[in-house]
Amino acid sequence: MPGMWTTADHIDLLRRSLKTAVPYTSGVQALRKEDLGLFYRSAQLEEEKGAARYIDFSEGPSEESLAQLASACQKATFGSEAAEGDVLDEEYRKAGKIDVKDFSARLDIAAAGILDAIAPELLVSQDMKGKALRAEMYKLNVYGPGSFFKAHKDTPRGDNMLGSLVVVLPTRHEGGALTLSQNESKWVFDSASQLQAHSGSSVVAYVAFFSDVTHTVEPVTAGYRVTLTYNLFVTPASAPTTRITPPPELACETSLRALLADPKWFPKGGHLAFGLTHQYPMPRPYANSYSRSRNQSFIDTALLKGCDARLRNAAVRAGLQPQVRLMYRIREDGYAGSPALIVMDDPVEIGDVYEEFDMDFEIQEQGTIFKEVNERGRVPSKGTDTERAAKRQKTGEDEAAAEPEEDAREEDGEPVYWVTPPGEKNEAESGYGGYMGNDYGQGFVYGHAELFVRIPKVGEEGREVSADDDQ
Ligand SMILES: O=C(O)CCC(=O)C(=O)O
Ligand SMILES: [Fe+2]
Repeated sequence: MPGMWTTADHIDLLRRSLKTAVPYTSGVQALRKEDLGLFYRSAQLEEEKGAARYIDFSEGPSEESLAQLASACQKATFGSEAAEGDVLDEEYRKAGKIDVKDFSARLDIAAAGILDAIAPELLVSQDMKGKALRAEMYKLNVYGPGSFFKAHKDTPRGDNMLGSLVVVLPTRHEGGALTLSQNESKWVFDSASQLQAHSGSSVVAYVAFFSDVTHTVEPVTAGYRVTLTYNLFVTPASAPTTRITPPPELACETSLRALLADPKWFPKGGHLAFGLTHQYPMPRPYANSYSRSRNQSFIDTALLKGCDARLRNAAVRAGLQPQVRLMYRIREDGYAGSPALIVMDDPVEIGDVYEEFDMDFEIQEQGTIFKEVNERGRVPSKGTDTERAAKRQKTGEDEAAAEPEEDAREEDGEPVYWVTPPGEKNEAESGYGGYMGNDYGQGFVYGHAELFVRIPKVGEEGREVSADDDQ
């Protein structure tokens, strides 16, 4: 335990924990040769309907057989919010596709061990004990020379959709790396070089990632890159699963416990809030098919992804009760009343409301108002947090010293400190180039969510402060 750590250090550790996790897992899986066969039929050539072709990937398929497979493909489309549907635009995505009804792959990713390999990396929430991954085959894609797919997210097809799996079949090709990006980090999965390193043995390369992570297929410069893609869902497991607590999660727990033990930190209680790193499937705002009982939390915490899940697990382990909520800022552009931060347990029910003003009113009616406080849970009596920090730096004072702080006034709303800033308004980004999916989602779009951790006040259950500290 770092004895000299300040409140700011602990808060910083929690903040950084949301930025450092890798949102994907990848590998190379050896298979039996006979499991690398693929039957397909051409969806568009009438005379070929009913007649299937077979291609064997185990011995390095010939250029000719791959070209034949490519010519059996249709042009791949993608989803555009601006167009409110699927569009074909080869400036954005140039690739061939075969729909699941028109091909049959011998590969069984569960039997091959691929699902078992990726599950622990994707099922991070401690509520995932008793949960398993279910993979639903989505498409076969062929990326010939000059093919690519620009930056996009994979459209959520249900609120329990967690990730995407791409299996790259063994063909010689160059280019076509999958790049993933989140916050300021970037990762590359280069299937061409991975397969090259194992040429001569029957293997596939695979990558599984949280599907809200932005990804890009770089142009293929030579050969054919053939992929099977799957959507990954969370389902109940048939047998209980175990999970080892990873060290970064333990570090978050330690910092939370240290903060809770300090009687000067949030003495009157309040909330720590985190703008989550991942985005989550939310019902389309105007989708009238959406119904959910009011007492059910909007996002099942078991469905939290990666670093978000880790943070939530740490809070639970520290004895706290984290909750996923949605944040709305209202009255930003000059309507009566000052801007306010409203938090909801459900997306606002907007019904027939179209005007921004009415929407703000609805949100205020349905939500809880919060008052922002500093990282110690207090309101500085003079100046803002930033001004005070600048002054401290100048005078060399430490954070706990000196200037008077007050507890937040109850009538201003519940005190909240944002450890990481919230996502903007709770809307999916829109516009061509803004929100792009791999197809157009009818029911769900990605939205930002926030994790709220309620801090009990000193003396309340769950808040044992250090005995040797003065108060
Ligand atoms: O082929 C890949 O690596 C990814 C393809 C992709 O992003 C998609 O089909 O949505
Ligand atoms: Fe994708």
